[in-house]
Amino acid sequence: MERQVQRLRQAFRSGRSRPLRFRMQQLEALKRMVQEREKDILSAIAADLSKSELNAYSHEVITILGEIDFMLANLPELASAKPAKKNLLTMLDEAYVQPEPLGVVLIIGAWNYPFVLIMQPLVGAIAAGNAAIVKPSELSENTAKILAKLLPQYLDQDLYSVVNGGVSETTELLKQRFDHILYTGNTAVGKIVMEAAAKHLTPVTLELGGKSPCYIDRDCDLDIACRRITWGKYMNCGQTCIAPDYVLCEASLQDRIVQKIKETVKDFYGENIKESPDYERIINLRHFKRLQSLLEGQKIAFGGETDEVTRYIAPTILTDVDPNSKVMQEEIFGPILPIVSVKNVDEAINFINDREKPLALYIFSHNNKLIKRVIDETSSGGVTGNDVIMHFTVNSLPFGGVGASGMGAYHGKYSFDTFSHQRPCLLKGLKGESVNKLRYPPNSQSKIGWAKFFLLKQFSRGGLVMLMVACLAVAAAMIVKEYL
Ligand SMILES: NC(=O)C1=CN([C@@H]2O[C@H](COP(=O)(O)OP(=O)(O)OC[C@H]3O[C@@H](n4cnc5c(N)ncnc54)[C@H](O)[C@@H]3O)[C@@H](O)[C@H]2O)C=CC1
Ligand SMILES: CCCCCC(=O)O
Repeated sequence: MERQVQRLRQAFRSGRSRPLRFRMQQLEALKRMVQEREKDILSAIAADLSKSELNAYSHEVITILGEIDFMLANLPELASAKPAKKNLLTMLDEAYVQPEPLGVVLIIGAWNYPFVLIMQPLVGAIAAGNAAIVKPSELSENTAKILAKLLPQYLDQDLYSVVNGGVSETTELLKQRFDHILYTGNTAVGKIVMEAAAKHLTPVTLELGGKSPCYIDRDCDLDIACRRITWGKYMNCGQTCIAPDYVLCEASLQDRIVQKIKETVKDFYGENIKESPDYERIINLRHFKRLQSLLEGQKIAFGGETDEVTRYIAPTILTDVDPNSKVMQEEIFGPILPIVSVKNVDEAINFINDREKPLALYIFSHNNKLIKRVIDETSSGGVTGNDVIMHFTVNSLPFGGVGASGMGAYHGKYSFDTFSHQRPCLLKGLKGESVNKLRYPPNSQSKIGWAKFFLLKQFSRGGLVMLMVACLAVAAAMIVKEYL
């Protein structure tokens, strides 16, 4: 591992990853890879998640093509130096912020969207001019294999490499020094990553998980709410980090919600859900059994059927759920939707604030003021009002967690910023040495007075001209007075 990281560091030191043209070429190559090898990529994702290739495309590939296109269109601007506002003392100098690459970065992906969760951060790392090691999840082994096969065929092999493996390989990697680590996965491992990074003072972006609440106000379009919740909850068999984890609503709404979700499930997946090409399966037996255990002792209002052989769990709704029951103590990450009743929005806000900050928060209501109030009085990684998941698809919005659900963010410009150092640059002129006497010893009260004037006043260039005109007018008046 050490040699591999050193090799990338030498390649980074060569400066080859920094020129804009090179970065654009690598991003264009990545886009070519996705387009030319789409079939291989789709079948790998499909195999890992028992997913149709159509869903593999719409859940993952389309996101990556969009991200690459964004970067190709915006990279010249993102990578350019940004002029900075100056004070009087530096008004005649050049001040700007220069984004620069961090160096060699590590990207660790999770299994549930195995292509997106490696490729989206990688696009940002390349765009920002870094070298990168990617470590796909071993649980989505087909996607891990295809990434290890394809990336070296399209990208510069000295600057970008794939390390496959599980806990031991990842642990070895985490002993190396990186200039940034972006980790996607569960919170417990997020702490391991952060601890390892701390040894090298490596900054981290942690894309973690959590229980994303979904508050359904009694004054909402319940048909739309239930249709959108059904889509976001049961997509990928519930294995989505920003899926609505549980519903909060007044008890009187519960039965209608169950009925409407039930109808929508039939609408989406047909009479025989098991046969639907749009309904996935649980990733492995460990997660299957974990989810099965969450059903114990619960009131199953809909679904609940399981099949261990195919790791099938039906779209399931639990009602009158006790907030202290197991299903409410851990991130579900599966097709089980508990409904917890609350008296009103105040109680919902308190319920949310009594728990760890979630990755996402959803509110369904006709009352925009109520939505804004819930946003203002709670915290979460991100929010979508009157829908679920969709904030993930807007790459002008930073995507990330807060508190136990993560730190840092990426997507679009935010990926570029995450993998860049914003370097402040000031190029001083050689004129104005007389003014510099203000900062040279010996110090004095009057020097401090002038320093406050020069440093604390923020002038635009126009403001400076006005000031100089005023000074000249005063000087002229003094001269005229002198000789009259
Ligand atoms: N915030 C986000 O964007 C996303 C967050 N997630 C979260 O990820 C979790 C599901 O993913 P996981 O089951 O954790 O995925 P996982 O089992 O694939 O682990 C994620 C990565 O961590 C590595 N890893 C696992 N255990 C490790 C250890 N002990 N030491 C070092 N590395 C280790 C794995 O090799 C893998 O590359 C959920 O909590 C979900 O909410 C999932 C997708 C997106
Ligand atoms: C819709 C795609 C979402 C990918 C990240 C997640 O697991 O939530």
